[in-house]
Amino acid sequence: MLDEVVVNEQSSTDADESVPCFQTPGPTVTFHQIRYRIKERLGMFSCQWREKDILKDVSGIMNPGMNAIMGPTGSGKTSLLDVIAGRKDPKGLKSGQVLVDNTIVTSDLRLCSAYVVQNDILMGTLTVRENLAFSANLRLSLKEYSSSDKEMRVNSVIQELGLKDCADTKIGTMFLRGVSGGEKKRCSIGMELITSPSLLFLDEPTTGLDANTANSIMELLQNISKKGKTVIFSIHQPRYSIFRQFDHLTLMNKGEIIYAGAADKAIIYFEDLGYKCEPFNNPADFFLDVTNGTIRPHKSSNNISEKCSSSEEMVDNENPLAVMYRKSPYFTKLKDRLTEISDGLDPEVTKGDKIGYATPFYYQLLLVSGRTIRNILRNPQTSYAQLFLNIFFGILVGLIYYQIPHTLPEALQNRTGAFFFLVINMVFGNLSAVELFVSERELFIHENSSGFYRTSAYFLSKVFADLIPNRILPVFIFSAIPYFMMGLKPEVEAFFLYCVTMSMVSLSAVSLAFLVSASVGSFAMANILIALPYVFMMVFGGFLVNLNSMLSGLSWLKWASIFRYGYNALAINELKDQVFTDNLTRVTGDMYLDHQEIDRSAWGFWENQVALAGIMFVCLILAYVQLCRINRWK
Ligand SMILES: Nc1ncnc2c1ncn2[C@@H]1O[C@H](COP(=O)(O)OP(=O)(O)OP(=O)(O)O)[C@@H](O)[C@H]1O
Repeated sequence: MLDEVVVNEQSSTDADESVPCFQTPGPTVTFHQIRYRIKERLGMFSCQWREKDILKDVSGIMNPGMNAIMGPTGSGKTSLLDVIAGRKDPKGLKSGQVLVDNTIVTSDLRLCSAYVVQNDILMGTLTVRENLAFSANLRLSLKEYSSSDKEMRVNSVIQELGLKDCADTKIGTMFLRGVSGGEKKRCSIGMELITSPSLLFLDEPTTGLDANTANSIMELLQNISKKGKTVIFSIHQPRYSIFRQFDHLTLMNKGEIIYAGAADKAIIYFEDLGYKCEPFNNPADFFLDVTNGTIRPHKSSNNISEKCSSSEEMVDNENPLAVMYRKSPYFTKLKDRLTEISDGLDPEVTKGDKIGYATPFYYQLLLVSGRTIRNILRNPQTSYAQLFLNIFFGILVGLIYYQIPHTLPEALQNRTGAFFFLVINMVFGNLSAVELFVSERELFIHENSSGFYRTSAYFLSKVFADLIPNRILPVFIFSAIPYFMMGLKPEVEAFFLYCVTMSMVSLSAVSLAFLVSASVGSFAMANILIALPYVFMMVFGGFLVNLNSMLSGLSWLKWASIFRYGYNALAINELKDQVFTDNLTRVTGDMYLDHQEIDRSAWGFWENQVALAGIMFVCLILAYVQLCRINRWK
């Protein structure tokens, strides 16, 4: 399905409302008096919170071209980028608004703009081409683009980004060496360029790359910007060859702007304030030294301390560089332009178009399921281990309980013991399911927030592509081996009901694992949280302790025990209507079931299946809710 790709060069501006907005030419982005506040807990266990402004009344204009946001670490460059791109939690936005081509945008902008995250988030088992095709298939409208159109688009992005040599190389995972860091970054950029966006955001695109690779990435961005696109990026400390590619520079310090204007005018601005850039110094290093206070202003009538001290109201703790910037002609000009834009806003048309997904639900489901299956096939260790474990335990159980006789006491003891053992294996054999959402959490958050697919499509794709091949098929293998080795009821119906019970036990255990997996962000937490209910359910399974003798306050827990339902169903299926003999005694299976207070009627059997199905559905629904609740904001 992934290969069923991509696209022509036609613009999609005339598409329906679900097509990404702000297509060529690049828009002008303006932001007005952005104040962004976060809440920090005072101590790990403290109930008190402290509020901190990480962006303080920040305003600016970014036109088509290369727009850099620079500043020392912690200065707020990523926060500013994220607020503009609609990636930061809107709850923290205390004032201000972002406009794209004079249209107020909300956080929905993230669904239609291109955002390249700092740590490349790609599917490691897919090749560069497959990743690009995945993006193209999901983010280009089905109505507008045919498969061959999309394929053309993928090829042209590969060509444009210089990815031809590694197009069919896998990205790489922890266990698989893949493309280089620079190629990965190019691929991440390509994932966004595939929609031919006119507005591109990048968070520190050169981080982790060597100087040459960083340079070539920035040249690539410059080429994109030369085509009229608006490229906005945060960057920490670029070398000179990179710096000189910037058209516009926004310098941040402690959440405030200390300079915003043409990049090549910044040195003159700071020299005017009394700072001197050494002849061979890199301007980017010079600006960071100025903001860090490493370089002091020279004594002159123009210098900053004099300007600040002569200014009327310099409040304590105010950043003198930010104060000076607000007094500069750059800021005055900016303010005038922003006022002009605000005055020209028509309140009736200030909200951007409603933004939706480019492809329908069924198509997203198909593509994400296809990718999941491809990922499983290319990374089959877990599936092989699961299969091997099932066969191994199947044979082991078969050998331990080999051809159980019909004579007492073995007949009953071994049968009930085997059932409990089988259920334990079925439940604990699914522990690996807790990794499902944890391992792909970052990828899911990025793709879902970028408008690749709906949460429901992703969730169902996991259910279909993981639950069925990984959790039902191996169960049949595991179930069949010991059934015949143990010599249980030689009836087709009994074998079928036994397999159904084992599958239901497996599915409900996996669903619980899915719920835990969707609720936490780390393997360690997931393992702790899944072990707890499994062990409790085992204790309340009815085999290890007599449930009738328990404290009434605790015995209700038996109603939530997968073990109890699985064990009861297996026991009814096998023991009902069977006769077991000793030299002198004759015991029927029905007598044993009655003694254990297990309802052996037809409904008695099926109510266990219904209960297991209930646990499965409740857990799956809650897992979906948890996926929807995952914090997608940065
Ligand atoms: N969601 C958040 N919760 C708590 N603190 C936050 C949050 N977002 C940002 N901050 C804080 O705001 C400040 C600015 O962060 P930001 O990531 O924007 O800085 P930066 O300039 O991009 O730094 P770096 O170059 O190190 O990435 C930092 O002190 C950071 O800890």
